[in-house]
Amino acid sequence: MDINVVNALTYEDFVKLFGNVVEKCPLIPAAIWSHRPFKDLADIEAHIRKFIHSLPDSGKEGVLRCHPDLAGLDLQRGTLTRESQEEQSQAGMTTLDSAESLQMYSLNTDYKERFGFPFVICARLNSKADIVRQLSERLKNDRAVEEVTTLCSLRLRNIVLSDIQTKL
Ligand SMILES: NC(=O)N[C@H]1NC(=O)NC1=O
Repeated sequence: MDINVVNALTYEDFVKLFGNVVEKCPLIPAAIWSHRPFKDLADIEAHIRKFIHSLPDSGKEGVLRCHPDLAGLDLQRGTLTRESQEEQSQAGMTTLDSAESLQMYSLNTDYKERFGFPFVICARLNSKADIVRQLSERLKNDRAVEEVTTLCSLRLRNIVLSDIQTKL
């Protein structure tokens, strides 16, 4: 998808196309649309990153709270967004055995109790073992917002670098 096509989108179409590059946060693409024309994909990513980092802590936490747990209730109920479903299945979250499910449930619960928002990690860049290890480690030392921007970059690339504009 050419950057000129992106720059020509109305805000309605821009939000339709990029509305879930940050999970359940269409406000973010709606906000950065006003920075057109974008130079390239990296420029869009930079604006999204800048917007998220400019939020007060409560806003950053809100963005994190829009993310479903990994191997959590939404996955079990089949109510994940398409993007999240793909990411979670790529990391093996859809095929956990009962011991692994229990371990994820327990770690996710501890994490939410400690921080007040869910554990967020880019599932496409991490294996099942990595996720469990990092979830245990980050219970001590958090770097959640950085993961949102990594997730967002991969989702954006999926849309812009493929020519399939099914959302428009
Ligand atoms: N909790 C969490 O990390 N969820 C996200 N991670 C990911 O790759 N997709 C998601 O929905």
